[in-house]
Amino acid sequence: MKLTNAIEIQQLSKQYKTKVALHPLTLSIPEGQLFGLLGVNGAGKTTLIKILTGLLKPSSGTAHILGHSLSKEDSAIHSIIAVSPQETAIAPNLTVRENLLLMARIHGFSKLQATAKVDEMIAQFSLEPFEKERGKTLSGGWQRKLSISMALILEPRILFLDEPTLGLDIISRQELWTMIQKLKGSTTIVLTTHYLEEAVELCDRICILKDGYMKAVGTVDELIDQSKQSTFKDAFVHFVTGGES
Ligand SMILES: Nc1ncnc2c1ncn2[C@@H]1O[C@H](COP(=O)(O)OP(=O)(O)OP(=O)(O)O)[C@@H](O)[C@H]1O
Repeated sequence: MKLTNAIEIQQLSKQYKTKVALHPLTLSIPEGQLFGLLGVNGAGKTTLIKILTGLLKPSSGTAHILGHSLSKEDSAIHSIIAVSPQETAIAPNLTVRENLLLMARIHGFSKLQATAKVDEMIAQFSLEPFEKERGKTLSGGWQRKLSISMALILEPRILFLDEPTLGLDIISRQELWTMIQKLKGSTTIVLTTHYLEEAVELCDRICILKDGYMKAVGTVDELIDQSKQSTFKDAFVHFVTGGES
């Protein structure tokens, strides 16, 4: 594991009119780590991701993405991050290959570079059987895989995955886990999920948020220890129902 921090957050907060969505939060995520954001509805996960990806301005505090200051160096940050949002962002009438090519071309790849990169993505994520299918005819799981592949075309150093397996069946979810696991170590990943088994399966470290407060952060085993519970599910329930770290 590399020692530099991919993300450094200092006293970051967000208030929407009267609603405090994020209380001052300080957190570091080392490069190469797969970091999970967990919490029940309204905990502040999406707000934090939106701030870190430049979609939302924080009310106070600072964050650095691979040393670049958020809000002051947005263009540098945009060239090193990618976001795969909850809603799959694919063109329904284009084929899998065409969706990938479009993404590469939009971002300035030459025809040759784009073809080579798309071939690489199709092979890496086993998209071959579907490469000629239109986006709208793919199953939810394959749409999500395509969406993540499109986010990876630019070789981001940090990838934000907002509930990547929401609504998928267990087989599709496991296929996506395999895809995400292939990225572990080389790409820093920040992932939000409501599925505890997903967090246990994938995450190196997990932050549990509740009502905009960070209640705990650590590995699965550390969180179980901190909570004095015997399973991760019980530890999670402990932290989101009032337990302190
Ligand atoms: N644009 C907004 N205006 C006002 N309040 C908002 C806005 N967006 C979010 N909130 C509130 O901020 C809080 C945190 O919301 P956020 O979407 O970040 O939570 P979340 O953890 O992502 O929830 P979920 O798991 O339901 O997606 C919630 O109480 C939400 O109602």
